[in-house]
Amino acid sequence: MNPRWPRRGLYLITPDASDTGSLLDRVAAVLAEASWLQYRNKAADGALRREQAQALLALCRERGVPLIVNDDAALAAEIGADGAHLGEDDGDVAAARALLGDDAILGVSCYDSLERARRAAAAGADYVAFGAFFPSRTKAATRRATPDLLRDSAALGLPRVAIGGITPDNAPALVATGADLIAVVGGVFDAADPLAAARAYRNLFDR
Ligand SMILES: Cc1ncc(COP(=O)(O)OP(=O)(O)O)c(N)n1
Ligand SMILES: Cc1ncsc1CCOP(=O)(O)O
Ligand SMILES: [Mg+2]
Repeated sequence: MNPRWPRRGLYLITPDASDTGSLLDRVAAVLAEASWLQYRNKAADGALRREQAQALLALCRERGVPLIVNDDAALAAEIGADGAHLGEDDGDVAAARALLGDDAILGVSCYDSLERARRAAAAGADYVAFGAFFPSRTKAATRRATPDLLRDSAALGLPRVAIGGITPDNAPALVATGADLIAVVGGVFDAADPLAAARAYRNLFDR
């Protein structure tokens, strides 16, 4: 992972959106508060995913925020994004590293498993993500992470991401236990005031 990227803060994840213009407007309004942006759209076909990822990459370049593509290391490589996030069904971590190169941010979902985090680190992940910590309206997660995972994974020496139903109210305890990045969809994009919500997460970190 390129050392110029921050290693703490708000890790903003896009909501499923079919209209690219409106997605860009919603992201642009809050991007100043984000350390990283992930493009995630579970409802789009390949053509729309490429269009949206490219449009978000242009915005991220203007703002100096890295763009990480969910699920799809090949798309990340094709458009020259800054990284990819892989879950258990999204391909091999070492193969993604070989495709994307050493500079890329490569993240891996570890759910509720420290053992999976150890394996991800050994395979070349730049960060490990645990979750869901709380019930999420964005994704019905079957596995529940607990704060001890954040504590116990400190020895890996990688940024630890917490995800799943995280609000400005429940986030401080996770940061206190060791979360380096708080990954959020609904807590920002479903908020009555998305910018104020994004600021509330960002203010948990001194950058
Ligand atoms: C930062 C971060 N953590 C976890 C996930 C979830 O990945 P995955 O389990 O592959 O599920 P989907 O997001 O693909 O539905 C993530 N995307 N980002
Ligand atoms: C992708 C993902 N993986 C576990 S929970 C989740 C969704 C996170 O979204 P929200 O912040 O709205 O709960
Ligand atoms: Mg996935």
